[in-house]
Order: sequence, then structure tokens, then C-alpha cells
Amino acid sequence: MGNDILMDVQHLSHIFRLNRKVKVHAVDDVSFQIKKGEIYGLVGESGSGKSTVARCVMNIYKPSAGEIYYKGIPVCKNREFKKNRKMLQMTRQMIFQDSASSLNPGMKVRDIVAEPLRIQSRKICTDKKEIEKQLEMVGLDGSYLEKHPYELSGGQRQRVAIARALFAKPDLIVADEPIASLDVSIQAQMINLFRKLQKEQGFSFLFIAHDLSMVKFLCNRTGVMYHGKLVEEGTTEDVFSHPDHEYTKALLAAIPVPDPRKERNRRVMKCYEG
Ligand SMILES: Nc1ncnc2c1ncn2[C@@H]1O[C@H](COP(=O)(O)OP(=O)(O)OP(=O)(O)O)[C@@H](O)[C@H]1O
Repeated sequence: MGNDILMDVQHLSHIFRLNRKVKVHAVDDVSFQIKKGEIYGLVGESGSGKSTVARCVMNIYKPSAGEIYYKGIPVCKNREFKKNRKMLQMTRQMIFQDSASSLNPGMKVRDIVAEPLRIQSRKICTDKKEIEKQLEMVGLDGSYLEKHPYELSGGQRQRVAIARALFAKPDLIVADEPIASLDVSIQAQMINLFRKLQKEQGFSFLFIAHDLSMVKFLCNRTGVMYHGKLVEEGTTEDVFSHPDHEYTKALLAAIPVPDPRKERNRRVMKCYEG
């Protein structure tokens, strides 16, 4: 394995057993790699298995089959699964779609942002300047430090979630549809923010979305999932210009095109282009 590969997902499968008879093959023999400093977009319709892949990558679910190599270490091996989860907690961070439930409502923004450090070293970060700097990085000022999540808009909450994820300086960020619940104009701002932060900090990024238009402006490579399988993969440019699979073609056809009758869509696409 080349040492520019941060994570190597090999023949990953995950089955949910609902009862003795019913099983759901959520992920079926999925393989892909993420290089250091690369933004990898994983797209597919609802129920195609994207979140299950993300949870396996984060060692939340133990795969039914396959292996995930992180920095060359197999992280799903039976005996080491829990140990690896703990060990790698800081170097991989996850951002969820629903920041309203992923941020503790009882905590202030300053404590939420510093949470990774508390988990890592059991110390509470009291350096207000450091936390403030972290907030500024995601476009929020010091006035947010003492606020609670319920006092913030969806976009502001997601910015806090990003600040928290980046506080531990992770090598990999896994974002599961992080902008899907936001207004379209805010989505464009968030895409630009992700692009800026990744450029500045160089982390690898697994970005999950259900439509292709979002990954076009952000991701170096794109994988398309359909019914639990990775049906297409390549550089984002290739996937967009020469899609092989019928499902990818259908997804591409579903991207809104600039149209005088659809002025709103045009404005959004322009925002993505920066
Ligand atoms: N905890 C669970 N128990 C049982 N089945 C599950 C569970 N989580 C997911 N599934 C099933 O696994 C399949 C894949 O779900 P998954 O959430 O990974 O898809 P997804 O592509 O992320 O969808 P979405 O975009 O809606 O989040 C679906 O059929 C789903 O119903």
C-alpha cells in the first residue's frame, strides 16, 4: 500500500440482522481508498448504505466482512476493535447531518468546541483565546462562546460542530450529509468553508452527500453507491464527464441546470463556483 494512502477500505460489508429471519445487506463488498489530504465524495440515494460505511469507518459499527486499514493498521479486527476505536478517536472526527442532536444542548459553545481535548487528555481547556480562535476559523466570533446550541441557527450549529471536529487536529474528517438540513444559500457557504479549511489544514475528508452537485465543487474523487454497492468511482471530473453506470447518469441528470425559469437554482450554483 502506498504511503500516501490514509485509509484503505477493503471489501467492506455490513448486514443488519433485524430478527432471526430478516437481514438487511446495508453495505455489500465496498472497496475504496482515501489519500492523505484528499476529499472523497460518497454519493447515493437514501438507503444506499453511505451512513453505514461512515459508521464502519469511524469504528461505530463492526463490519460483517472486510477490513479497514487506517494508516496501514487493520482497525476492524475482532480483538482490537474497541481498543482501536479509542486509540483512533482523536485522529478521526465525524460531523453529523443533524447538529441539533449531535451537540449537547446543556453545554455552552466554548465547552462543546473544547470537548475533544477533554476526552483526549481528561483536561478541560480553559484557554478562552484558543477556543475563540477556533470559532473564528469557522466564521463565528467570541460572542458565541457562552451560548447554548438552542440559541443558534442550523448553520451556526453546524459551524460549531466543525470547530469541535477540528479542535483535535484530526487526520480524517468524516462528514455525513453535513449540509443536507440547511437552507440552500447556507449550503453554498458551508461548501466554501469546508474547501477553505481543508486547504488550510490538509486533513483527508470523507464527504457524504445524496446528490452530485455538492461534491462537484468540493471533492477530488467521487464514489457512487447504489443498493449497498459502490457502482462507480473515479476522479470527480471523470465521474461527471464520463459516467459509466446508469445510476450515475440518472443522478447527473437530476442536477438542477441553469435555467432562466429557475433563477434560484442558478444563484445557488454560482455560489458553489465561489
Ligand atoms: N440500525 C439499523 N438497523 C437496521 N437497518 C438499518 C440500520 N441502519 C441502516 N439500516 C438500513 O441499511 C440500509 C442503508 O442505510 P444507510 O443509513 O446506511 O443509508 P444512507 O445511504 O446513508 O441513507 P440516508 O441518505 O437516508 O442517510 C437501509 O436499508 C437502512 O434501512
